[in-house]
Amino acid sequence: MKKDTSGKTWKDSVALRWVVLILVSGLMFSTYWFQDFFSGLKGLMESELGFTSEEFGRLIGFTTIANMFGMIIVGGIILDKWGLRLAGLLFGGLAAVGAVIVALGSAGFFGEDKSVMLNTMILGRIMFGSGLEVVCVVCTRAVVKWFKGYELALAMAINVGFGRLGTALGMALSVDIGKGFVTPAISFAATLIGLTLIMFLIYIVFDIKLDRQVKGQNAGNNLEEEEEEDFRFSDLIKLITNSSFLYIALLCVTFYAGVFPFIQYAPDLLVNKFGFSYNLPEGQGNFILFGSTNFGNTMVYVGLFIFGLAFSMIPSKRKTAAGKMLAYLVIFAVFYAAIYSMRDTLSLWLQNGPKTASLIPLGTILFTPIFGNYVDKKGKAASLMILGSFLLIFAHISLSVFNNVILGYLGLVSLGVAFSLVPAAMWPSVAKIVAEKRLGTAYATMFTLQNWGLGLFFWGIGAVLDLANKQNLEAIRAGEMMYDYTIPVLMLVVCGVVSIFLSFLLKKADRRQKYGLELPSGQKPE
Ligand SMILES: NCCCC[C@H](N)C(=O)NCC(=O)O
Repeated sequence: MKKDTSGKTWKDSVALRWVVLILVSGLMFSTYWFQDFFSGLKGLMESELGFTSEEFGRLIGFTTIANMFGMIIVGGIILDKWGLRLAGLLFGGLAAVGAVIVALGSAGFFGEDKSVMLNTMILGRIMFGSGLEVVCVVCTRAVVKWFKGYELALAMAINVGFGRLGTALGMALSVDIGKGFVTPAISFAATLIGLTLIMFLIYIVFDIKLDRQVKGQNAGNNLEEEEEEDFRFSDLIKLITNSSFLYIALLCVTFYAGVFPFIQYAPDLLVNKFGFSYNLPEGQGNFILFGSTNFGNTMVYVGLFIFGLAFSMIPSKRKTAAGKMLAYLVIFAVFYAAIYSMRDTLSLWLQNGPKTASLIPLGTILFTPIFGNYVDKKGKAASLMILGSFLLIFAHISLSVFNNVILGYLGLVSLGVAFSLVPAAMWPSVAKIVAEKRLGTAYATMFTLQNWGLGLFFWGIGAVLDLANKQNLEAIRAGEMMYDYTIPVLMLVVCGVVSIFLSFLLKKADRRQKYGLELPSGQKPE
């Protein structure tokens, strides 16, 4: 093979870096989709498969079980030893096989008895869950490998954005994809993981090439290869005895326990409490997927919007003030026209439980980078975590205690803002508290603890829902009554209260330990 003597590697090419980002983010998209798409199918699982709310909760709760008992740490060790290519294939493959087992289980392939179906689906979800979190770590490592020294923060935000898009589309579209049945929706979600695994295989070709180029460069310059730090248990001990880390790790448990599990039940809550629908009226509202007279218009708007956005991103030095103004006007006008022309569809969507609930993860794609930018420029990370926890409390109170649909919408919006605010402030703060060489261990530890909170509440909300409605379960199944969600959602207020307490402790500990969480990025306390 001809030797490259230019001194450049593939990661020095902007185009190749972004191709890599898309290839890697595919797995984020599909695994987040598979993690969260059941939320749109809860009603169908009850009517078609006969699952109770507790069984639904058990099914999603068991996804976290292997991670609670150290799978993320094992995955991290394998990632360190075998590298990200093999680790990605192994854990992506595990997630894919698990997803296929869930689909087969739901189709009655292993037996048509309800308990056989439930248990085989649980087995599949356990396998899927064992792959899911390590896949996230592998994808993040790959993004760091290609973007360090370039647009790293933006690339990381886009990578998580793909995950959130997977969550949103999985929630919003699974009922339509299943066309009234659970198995087709699960098979579709499992196929997505398979397809994105093929994207990862293509990524591996790029990764091998980059490694060869870097090796060649290092040999040419007589440089040692950069050694990555392996996982060490002594690092773990150092981390959990650091009070700032302990508070932020516990905050990660309580905050996410108040958000991710809620999202799994949000469509069902909207249907039962506020009278939203699970299905759109026949043939209406699905213009994006299935084409209608609106489809052409939408594409024109999307095209113009991207044009305006791309123009506004050209560095300001290269364009005049009038040009800039024009670009913003184009974006605003297109946005307005798009919303106006889709008003009928949008009003149908806003009466549909899964589609309305999917706006929560969708909104975070836009708001997390905006808040991230604020944290970078102005700091105030610990204070923003306090604000996010407060919004979480407001959201859960307005969605549980009151029966007012406007308050319900306000609750969803404040949950969306909190879900953007806290991650935007939390993850960069971990990088300030923990030395770079221990970051891998820090994230693995936080995700492991986080999975305990998730598992408990994924299952707990369903179990408490059945318990709180014990007297009426027959009537609810017969479609004569609706679930009362007050107690299961009110329970989540506790997560918000503990989160506020922990964020105050974090702010206080930061004043003592001087990590500069309240300062802009790059600024150190005196
Ligand atoms: N439903 C996605 C599960 C992955 C969760 C992951 N441990 C995490 O917390 N990622 C950060 C985030 O804000 O999504």
